[in-house]
Amino acid sequence: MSRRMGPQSMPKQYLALAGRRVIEWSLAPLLDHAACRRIIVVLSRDDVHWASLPVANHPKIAIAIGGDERADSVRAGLTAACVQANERDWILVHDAARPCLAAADLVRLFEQLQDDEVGGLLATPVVDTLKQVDESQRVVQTVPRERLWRALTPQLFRFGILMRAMTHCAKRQFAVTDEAQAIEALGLRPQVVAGDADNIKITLPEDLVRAARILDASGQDATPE
Ligand SMILES: Nc1ccn([C@@H]2O[C@H](COP(=O)(O)OP(=O)(O)OP(=O)(O)O)[C@@H](O)[C@H]2O)c(=O)n1
Ligand SMILES: C[C@](O)(CO)[C@H](O)COP(=O)(O)O
Repeated sequence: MSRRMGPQSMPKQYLALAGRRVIEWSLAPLLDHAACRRIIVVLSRDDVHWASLPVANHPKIAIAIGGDERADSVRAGLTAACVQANERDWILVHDAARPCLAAADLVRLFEQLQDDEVGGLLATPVVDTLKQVDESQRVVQTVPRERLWRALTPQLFRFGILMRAMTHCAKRQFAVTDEAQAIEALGLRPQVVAGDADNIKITLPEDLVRAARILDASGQDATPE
């Protein structure tokens, strides 16, 4: 819905960023990695932008139609993947709105989880002092930051476990904001893998400016795939 982006000329994943659209940057590391054999791009049911992108006809990519909430879109993607996926296949879920994923982080995620039975996610440790406040923004307490991490994407899980977890939460109307939370609801414990804090999500308008700076500094090429 992009509520936090405020009014924009188009959905945030299609906004122009450093010579490409946001979603093209988000897809690039997945398209480049040999282990990502098939990519399902989940579109909004009223999407009118995807078909005009150069990447729309990429042979690795198929599309599915998403739902009202992020979790509904993830379930739609999993259902589309179901046709060719085996129970133990790895499934990577990434936000279209995260255009600054470094190839090295993707490699680290695969390497650190390759022998894991559950799977896990890229995340960054909380570095600031944390304050919990009341309704009038007065500090109630300082929350210890040790062992607190910020969840990023991609998140990597076995297909069978992730499908069960997302279905389990949907049936109970338990709204999850990431896949790891659904896995946790099954009583399992996803592994965090340290990722670069530059892997930001385009959530607020100022994030576009920051993403442009990050991509510029990384020297990535904006030539279409
Ligand atoms: N129904 C939805 C809602 C969101 N997303 C995707 O989930 C990712 C993270 O979305 P986020 O920025 O957290 O949420 P939005 O709903 O897009 O924005 P907001 O919460 O500000 O409304 C984005 O790549 C977005 O395209 C999705 O696939 N299906
Ligand atoms: C999955 C996610 O990007 C991890 O940070 C995030 O939870 C997406 O949803 P949100 O609406 O920004 O919480």
